[in-house]
Amino acid sequence: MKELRHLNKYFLKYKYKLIVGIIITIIARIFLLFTPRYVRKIFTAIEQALDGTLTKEAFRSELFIAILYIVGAAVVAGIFTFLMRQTIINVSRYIEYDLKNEIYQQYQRLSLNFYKKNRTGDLMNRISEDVGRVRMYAGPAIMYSINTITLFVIALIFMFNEAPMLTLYTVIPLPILSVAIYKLSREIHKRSTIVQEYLSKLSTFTQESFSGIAIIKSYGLELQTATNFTELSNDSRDKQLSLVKVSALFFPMMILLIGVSNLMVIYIGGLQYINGEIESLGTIAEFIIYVNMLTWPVATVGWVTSIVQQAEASQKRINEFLKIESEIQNPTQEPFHIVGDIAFNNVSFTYDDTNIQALKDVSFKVNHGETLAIIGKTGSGKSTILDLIGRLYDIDSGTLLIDENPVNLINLNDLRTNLGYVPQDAFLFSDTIKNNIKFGKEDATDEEVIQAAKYAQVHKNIMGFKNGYDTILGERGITLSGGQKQRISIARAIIKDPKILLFDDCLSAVDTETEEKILKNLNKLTSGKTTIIVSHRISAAKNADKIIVLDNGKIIESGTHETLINTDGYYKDLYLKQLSESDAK
Ligand SMILES: Nc1ncnc2c1ncn2[C@@H]1O[C@H](COP(=O)(O)OP(=O)(O)OP(=O)(O)O)[C@@H](O)[C@H]1O
Repeated sequence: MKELRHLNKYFLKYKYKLIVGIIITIIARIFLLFTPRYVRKIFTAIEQALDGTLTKEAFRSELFIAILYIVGAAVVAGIFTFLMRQTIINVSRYIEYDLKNEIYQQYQRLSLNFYKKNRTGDLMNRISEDVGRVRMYAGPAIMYSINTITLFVIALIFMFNEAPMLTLYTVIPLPILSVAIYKLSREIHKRSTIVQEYLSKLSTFTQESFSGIAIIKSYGLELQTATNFTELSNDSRDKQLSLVKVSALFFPMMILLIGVSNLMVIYIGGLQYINGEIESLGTIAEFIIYVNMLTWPVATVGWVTSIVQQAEASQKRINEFLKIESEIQNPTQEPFHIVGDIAFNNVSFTYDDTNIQALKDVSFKVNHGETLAIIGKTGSGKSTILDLIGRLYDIDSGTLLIDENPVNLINLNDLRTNLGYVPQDAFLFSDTIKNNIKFGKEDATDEEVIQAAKYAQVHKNIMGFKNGYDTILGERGITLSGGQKQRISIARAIIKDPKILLFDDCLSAVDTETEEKILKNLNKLTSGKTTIIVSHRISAAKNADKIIVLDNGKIIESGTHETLINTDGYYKDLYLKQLSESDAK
């Protein structure tokens, strides 16, 4: 229960609702227990009518009153049972909602390193399935526990008052039932976890197959994929069947144990009646109803124990994530007004998951209003430089200064709101084109959206779609070409009007003519802003104020386009190669 203590703050938050729920549960059970007592009264009345101690008239009225009580109590118990679910189960839904939000907010706080170390499926599981299991503890487990305790205590008091020996014999099989259900629930849980694993394997497989349907079709892999699917679904079916086998035992076992208890009541009760130890046959009838009433709550003791154990395990997994402190923390609430000077002094950085040293002693400076181009082979560390400026990771050594302040001492929110980052793989949400652009500035007007799209040279493409800026992208909408995605992603950064613009090879899928136009527009737009353009193309770098060339994490050349094409090295070779390629076209 140690891990589940995390939920105490939520129980405290909803304490009044819970207390009302508990009172309602107790009332509901008390009314439910009216029935057996009135059944006994009916039996006693019948006996008295038969031996003549009760007149026909009196018997009728006794019978009528008893039936009225039974019906009335059942109606009241029904209403309170409804209210009991409305209060306690509702509280568990509130707690589920709060916990999901708490986990989601923690996910958002955590750094990229966290996401690299944990699989997306695992993150999703903890926020959905694990929270679901914890909810079962916060709601049904608590409700059934109160239910069982109340029913048991009241029923036992009534029963002991009536016939103490008979009570003892009647309750003997109940703990056996409880233990048996507990064992069965554990087995059911074990098997259903395996079933769940197979279900998620199946859904991952189908999701990947449909996302990659173009590849499957073009390589003629339909048959092979279908065979793989069949194998997986055969395994899944076998696991389902093994689960069904165990869960099918649940009710027969309950019925068997109820039967045994009923037989004991009838046998022992019968003997006691013959010996005159109990006054009326009505007591036997009353006890049979008690046994049937108590069986389900007793069975739930086993079930609830297994729910609590599962919830404890799930909450442990949730707590593991909640306890993690983000490596990237906002160091201050002090506002920081960014101008845009960036300086790297002997910066080195190693990715701790792969141990790859992506940057080694890198030093350069870009003043506000200047444009820096970064050129280099793949894997040379270009994107890493941009990630470090946005503080997605912290540097290992050296200094990274923004306006002469170490980046890790600047207000993180101010830093990031002043950055316009266009990643290498443009990511667009399944939403309208307009909203995708407005992601950079939520309150942007339609005119601003159109202007940004024009600067990014994508306005004409957008107007070519039937629904224009309201065109839905993604799974339910249209699929854009790589170049179109990149340009929408550029428009998103432009509309933000940030102090620092970071373009990570984001014109790679655009033809050189469009690239030229976009760069010209950017020139106009970026006056006064610091711009860093990562590219494999000389055309994107040539107008920059400064160019650095990276190789294997080190700066191997730096200067302007003019100086670099006159110096033997990587830049000049690349320039000559790309020049001859464009001449050949
Ligand atoms: N998130 C990451 N985790 C671990 N290692 C990484 C990560 N990102 C990059 N690396 C490694 O760091 C090195 C530098 O990568 P980086 O992405 O900065 O290169 P790049 O010059 O931008 O390459 P490209 O031109 O292909 O985009 C590479 O060896 C890469 O494998």
